[in-house]
Amino acid sequence: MSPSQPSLSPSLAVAVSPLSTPAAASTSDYIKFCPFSGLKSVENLALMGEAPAFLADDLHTSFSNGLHLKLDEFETATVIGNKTYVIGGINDPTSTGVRIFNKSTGNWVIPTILGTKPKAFKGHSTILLNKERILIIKTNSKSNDSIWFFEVDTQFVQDQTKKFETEVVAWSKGVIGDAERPIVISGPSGVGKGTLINMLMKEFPSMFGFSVSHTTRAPREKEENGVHYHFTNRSVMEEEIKAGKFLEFAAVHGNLYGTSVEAVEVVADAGKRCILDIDVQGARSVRASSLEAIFVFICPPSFEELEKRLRARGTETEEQIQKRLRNAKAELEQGKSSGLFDHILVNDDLEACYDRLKKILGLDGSSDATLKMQTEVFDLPMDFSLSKINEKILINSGIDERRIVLDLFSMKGGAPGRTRGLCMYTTGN
Ligand SMILES: Nc1nc2c(ncn2[C@@H]2O[C@H](COP(=O)(O)OP(=O)(O)O)[C@@H](O)[C@H]2O)c(=O)[nH]1
Ligand SMILES: Nc1ncnc2c1ncn2[C@@H]1O[C@H](COP(=O)(O)OP(=O)(O)O)[C@@H](O)[C@H]1O
Repeated sequence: MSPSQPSLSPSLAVAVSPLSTPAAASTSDYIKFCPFSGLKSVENLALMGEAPAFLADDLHTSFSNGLHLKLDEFETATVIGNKTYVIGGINDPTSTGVRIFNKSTGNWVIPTILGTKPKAFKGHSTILLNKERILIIKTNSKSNDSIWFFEVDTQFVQDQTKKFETEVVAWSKGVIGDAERPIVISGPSGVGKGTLINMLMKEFPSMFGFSVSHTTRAPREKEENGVHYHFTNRSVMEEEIKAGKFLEFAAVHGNLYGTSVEAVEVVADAGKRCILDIDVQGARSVRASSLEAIFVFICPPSFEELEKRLRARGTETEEQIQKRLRNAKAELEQGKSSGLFDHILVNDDLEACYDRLKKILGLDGSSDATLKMQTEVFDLPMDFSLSKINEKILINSGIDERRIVLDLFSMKGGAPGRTRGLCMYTTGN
């Protein structure tokens, strides 16, 4: 450990970042609660972009926003403007609880928490990235489950705050590596979306993962629950939509269809590129989300051919076929003219269309093995301090002289869903 790095127990850390707004942690906060001898001057810390963390001897901490707080052993507090976010649980190292002190009202608020939360902490440390996000690193964890973002003012959180009319915050798990952009495939019923997706999944099994949607329509003969769809009923799905479980949803051909946040997350967690087979309304919602997908619209060579394929598939009743054909006209118009789609492919000859799709996705003959991501998984220590230099977070372990670096340079995405593109590596000291 470098002598200039203060050693501290992260479970006792009060993270106060120089990136906070002026109303938040002031210089005096840093001085007041710095019990370390030999600490760099406040000016130097600010210059280096480091976020000092402090031990308060009796766990009573005061902030320049007027809050005097007795933090529990397993809690951290982060100040952003008028708000202080206390994360962790009273007498419980595994708690992922959150409470917010709002200086303007003088009240504590228990927020609505969206997103998949971390399973449990065995201690954690926080650092403020900017006014939108707090970075949380779990101690004593595996590197592939150690990085979490607590979003407090991202676009998603702002939208949900309006919807819920309460204080809303959202978790987003950090994912090491850069599984490439998800792919949204849309097009009318019977055009060949499922066929093309199956071909991709078969040729590149470790590269692509299918986002399994929820639907209220009845399963077809060969469809399996949890594989092709999560089959559900309308009242359950409506409740889950209200609870914020879905990234997007739409009524299509008289049924509800939707992509749950979890459906996309499981694919990202497996380090795979997510494929979504969704209708045009769903594509529009995803476009407005943080998913940063590539949007592909599949067209039939003619309306007659579409009808022929739909009938030949033999999965729908005549009434359903008629409904799907009626809807196809509107879908084709919207798909071709909306500017929503990055690519429009005509599925005439199947092999030719599949080749064009692969080209769009940058799969020009590379083998699956070479496309697999390589990410080393290692253990994070029990104790560390965090500091920030530009886009890099330094995780300084006082015990094994190791320094772990988290590079946020290529960070993208966020709630709902994962925060991708992170890079984490170890260096000697
Ligand atoms: N918005 C949205 N549309 C979906 C979702 N899952 C499937 N769809 C769309 O719903 C439509 C009907 O799908 P399906 O009943 O499987 O019939 P198919 O189009 O004939 O394969 C298609 O346009 C799908 O792309 C979803 O999660 N969200
Ligand atoms: N290019 C093609 N030429 C002829 N038939 C096709 C082509 N692409 C798909 N099909 C067939 O058309 C039917 C509908 O395809 P499917 O993938 O189920 O469509 P979607 O998922 O878009 O509803 C299937 O029987 C499939 O085998």
